[in-house]
Amino acid sequence: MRDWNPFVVCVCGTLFATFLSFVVHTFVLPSGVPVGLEWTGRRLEFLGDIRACLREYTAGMTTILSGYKRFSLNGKPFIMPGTGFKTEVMLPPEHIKWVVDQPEDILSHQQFQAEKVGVKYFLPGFDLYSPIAAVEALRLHLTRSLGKIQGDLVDELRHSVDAQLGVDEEWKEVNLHNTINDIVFKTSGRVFFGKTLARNDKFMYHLTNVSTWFGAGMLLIGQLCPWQLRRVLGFLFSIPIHYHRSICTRYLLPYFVERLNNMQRKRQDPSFEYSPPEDLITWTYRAAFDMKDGQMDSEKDTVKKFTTLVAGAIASSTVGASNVILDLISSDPQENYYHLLREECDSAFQTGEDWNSSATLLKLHRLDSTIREGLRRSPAILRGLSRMVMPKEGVTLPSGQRLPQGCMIGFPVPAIHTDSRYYDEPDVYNPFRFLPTKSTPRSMIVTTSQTFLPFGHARHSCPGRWFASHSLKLILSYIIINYDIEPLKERPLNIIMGDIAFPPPGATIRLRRRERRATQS
Ligand code: HEM
Repeated sequence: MRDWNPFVVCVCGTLFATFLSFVVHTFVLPSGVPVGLEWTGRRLEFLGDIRACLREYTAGMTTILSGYKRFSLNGKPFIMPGTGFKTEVMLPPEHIKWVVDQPEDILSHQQFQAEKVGVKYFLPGFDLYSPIAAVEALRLHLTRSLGKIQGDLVDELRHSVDAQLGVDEEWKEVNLHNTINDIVFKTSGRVFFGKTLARNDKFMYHLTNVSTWFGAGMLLIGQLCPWQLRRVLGFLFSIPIHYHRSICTRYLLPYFVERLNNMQRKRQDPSFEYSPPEDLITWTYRAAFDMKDGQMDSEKDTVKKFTTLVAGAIASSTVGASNVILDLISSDPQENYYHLLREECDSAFQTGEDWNSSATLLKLHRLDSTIREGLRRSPAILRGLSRMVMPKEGVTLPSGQRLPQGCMIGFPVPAIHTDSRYYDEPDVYNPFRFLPTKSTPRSMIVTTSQTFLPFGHARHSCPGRWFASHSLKLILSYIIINYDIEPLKERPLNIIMGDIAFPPPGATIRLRRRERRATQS
């Protein structure tokens, strides 16, 4: 056997150990971790930080809920290990007001999203946060026009539900996600991009793929993949997103070009006879004309941003509606919730005019509360109101803890939603818990608060929630009035990956058309 020189072995061993420790500290250990804060989910073991992060791949909600019980209930922040070796400091709910009041240069929403959504890795060059006319259009025009567009929404809703769920009275089994996605796509699509594209199945296929790949990229690149590999894997994800989005652009671009040319001509020459359809394309250009800097994106860039926004909007509403249906049909049949809702919907929608009037939706107190309860129990994003610490010197929390620059902070939404200080019997499904009582005023789906966060809260809260609430109420009313759904013995558990939760894509439901006033209105 060859003799090893002990001195050389010692030197080589020391150099190797130093190199390994450098690699672990530089490339593997979570970054931006504040000192002096306790972790949840970390044990006293070799490479405890890394192993805590690794366990998050299968931990579901256990870690976040136990951290909340141990620390947040005592008003303390804690470190939440993250898949991808990124940690986030979870703050107690008492800090919400302080966080949402901080300006962007102290706690940045934008910088956090760029990292977490991971867009800069899988869509480099796509600036999610340059002024987006389509988002302005949501804020300025869509919400105000809900009454005017309701007739179109209902027309498309009837068309797609009847086609998807059938009008015969046989029981049939359908995949919940695909069915609801189809109905939401067509109903919202009518208002986003008009009837022709809303009924174009190829366009729907490619737009759905944009949201699927975007969502997968957000999850895998933004959250699950170790941050060291993001650039490489991000490039691979950009390929299908570019592909499907460029096909969507081909479908949408002629509408945008026609609309822009005619709307501009009308602005220059008021005698030119042209009245554009009232849809999100028209509102996007109205908002773009009014934007402060006067700079307009090219038609192609406008279409790309529009595509990303509507794909996300359809995906969020699909998840919301699917959760509401799963909760409802898995509830105790003795409680009769489905039939109580049907009673309310039957009485509100008596005539065709009722379907076209937004005043009818204000009568749906039980349904409003049921959707709100679904969002309380199954928020799609588990860590909300997230921000990144910006100042070089860091920031000091109201509790006195100092957080370094680059540190990520947020709030554990499902834990706040099941805190018995804010909700009676929080683990019980009670779809009518938000009905107004003598002592509590009515809280509607769209009302955000420090204890109800599915749409975020304050600045940056979801600007599409009025549209989401309006369209979900119509979709669910139409289904509840016209279909019996077989109850489920057990609620299929949502899938949790990173900080996103969604109903299992394979879940199915059985339903049949009711005999009575099915197509009455
Ligand atoms: C049930 C359905 C929906 C849910 C649960 C939902 C939830 C959310 C959440 C949690 C946020 C992030 C808030 C934050 O960062 O603090 C958000 C942002 C946003 N949502 Fe929704 N959303 C829904 C439907 C929609 C719809 C239908 C639209 C469009 C019509 C829409 C448009 C947007 C936009 C543009 C933003 C970004 C706002 C910003 O960063 O300033 N959402 N949504």
